[in-house]
Amino acid sequence: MKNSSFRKSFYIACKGLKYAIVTERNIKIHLIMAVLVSLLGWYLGISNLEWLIVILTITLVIVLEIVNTVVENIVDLITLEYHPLAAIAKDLSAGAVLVAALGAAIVGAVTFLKYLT
Ligand SMILES: Nc1ncnc2c1ncn2[C@@H]1O[C@H](COP(=O)(O)OP(=O)(O)OP(=O)(O)O)[C@@H](O)[C@H]1O
Repeated sequence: MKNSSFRKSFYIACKGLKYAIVTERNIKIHLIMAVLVSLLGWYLGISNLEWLIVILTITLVIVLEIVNTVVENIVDLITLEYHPLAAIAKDLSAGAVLVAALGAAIVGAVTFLKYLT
C-alpha cells in the first residue's frame, strides 16, 4: 500500500516535470546549459566541492523556473483578465528566476575562469 502510494507520487512528480520540460522554453534552455556546464566541468576536472556548488546552483535555477511556471498557471487559473496583482505575482516570480540565474552566472565565472586562464 505504502509502496504503491510512493509509486503514484513519483509518477505524478514525473508527469509534472515532463509538462515543464515540454511546455516551457526556458526550462529547455536551462537543461541544455546544465548539460554544457557539466561537460565543461568534466573536461576541466573541477573539484568535488566545485561539483557540489555547480550542481546545487543548476538545481536552484531549474527548481525556481518550475515554481515560476506554477505561479503563472495559478495566476492564469485565478484570472485571465488584466489585474495589477497578477502582474506583480508573475513579475516577482520571474524576478526570483533572474536572481538565481545571475547567481549561477557568477558561480560559473568564479568556478571555471581559474581553469581557463
Ligand atoms: N493577468 C495578468 N494581469 C496583468 N499582467 C499580466 C497578466 N498575465 C501576465 N501579465 C504580465 O505579462 C508578463 C508575462 O506573463 P506570461 O504569463 O505571459 O509569462 P510568460 O511570458 O509566459 O513567462 P515565461 O516566458 O517565464 O513562461 C507577466 O510578468 C506580467 O507582467
